[in-house]
Amino acid sequence: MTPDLMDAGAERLARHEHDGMPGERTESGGRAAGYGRPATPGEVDVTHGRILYLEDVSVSFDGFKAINKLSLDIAPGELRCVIGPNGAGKTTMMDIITGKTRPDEGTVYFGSTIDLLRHKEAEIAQLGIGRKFQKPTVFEQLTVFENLELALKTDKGVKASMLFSLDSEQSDRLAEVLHTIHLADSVSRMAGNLSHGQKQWLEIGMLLMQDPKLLLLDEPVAGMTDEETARTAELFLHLKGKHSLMVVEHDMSFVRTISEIVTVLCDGSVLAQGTLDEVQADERVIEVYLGR
Ligand SMILES: Nc1ncnc2c1ncn2[C@@H]1O[C@H](COP(=O)(O)OP(=O)(O)OP(=O)(O)O)[C@@H](O)[C@H]1O
Repeated sequence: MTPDLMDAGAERLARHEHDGMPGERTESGGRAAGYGRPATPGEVDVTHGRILYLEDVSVSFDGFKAINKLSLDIAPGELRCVIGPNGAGKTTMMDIITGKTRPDEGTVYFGSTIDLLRHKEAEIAQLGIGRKFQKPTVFEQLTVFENLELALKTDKGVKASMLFSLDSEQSDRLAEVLHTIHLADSVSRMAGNLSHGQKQWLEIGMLLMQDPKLLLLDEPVAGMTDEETARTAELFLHLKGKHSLMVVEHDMSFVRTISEIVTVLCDGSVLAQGTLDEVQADERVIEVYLGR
């Protein structure tokens, strides 16, 4: 994070503490939420009001700039929606945050101290950034319970996994996650027999077992029924605050239900940002995306 931004964040934090006014927008439009907690070892330092911060990030593939001086930031506990036309760079942005793609230039920070560009993909997951791809990737031959249990074992070796059993804290977490993802009644069902929406929720539950601080979700409601979509909206609204979420989605009615701030990406950078009403009224957004 640049010194300027850190100073600006610290000033804003001091103002909030003085005014007792949480919920102001960040410079890039994000909603600042509950970030006044001092950092302790092992936690992400969000004392400057950012859980994720990208500045001037660019990446080219064979000379084509898929991400072009992209800057954005997300406040702790925020639920940010990202929309934009096909090829805008949404997936590539998530690839950069999660360490799958290395940018050619730019800054990517998790909190104010963790330089994500210094970490490998697996380390970034362990730092507390969970990613959900569009297609569900649950273990179809295992039960809902076993899938969730397995999510706790991913960083263990084969032998440790075989001897693994849940401690009481993990059992409590599993029960809580089951409830959160609306699958408490399906704990013994094979994942392969779940509906598409339920599989998506199960995969989100597997991420939640790791208690991620930031969740990146790529088109989570694609292919869901209206009822499943509505329940997913409830789920995300339940998760925000405790977790920070970045949701890429084309379904505008879903975005309307869950969004506070919407970022519109186009040609690898931010074209517009604001409430859904604000970006929907923006001529540039209508031209490149909504007016299609
Ligand atoms: N590994 C790669 N090699 C070459 N080009 C790539 C690569 N990854 C992405 N691109 C190109 O970068 C651009 C951005 O792609 P990206 O998948 O990030 O867009 P998107 O906004 O996620 O689109 P969609 O909404 O269709 O998923 C596209 O033109 C894509 O073809």
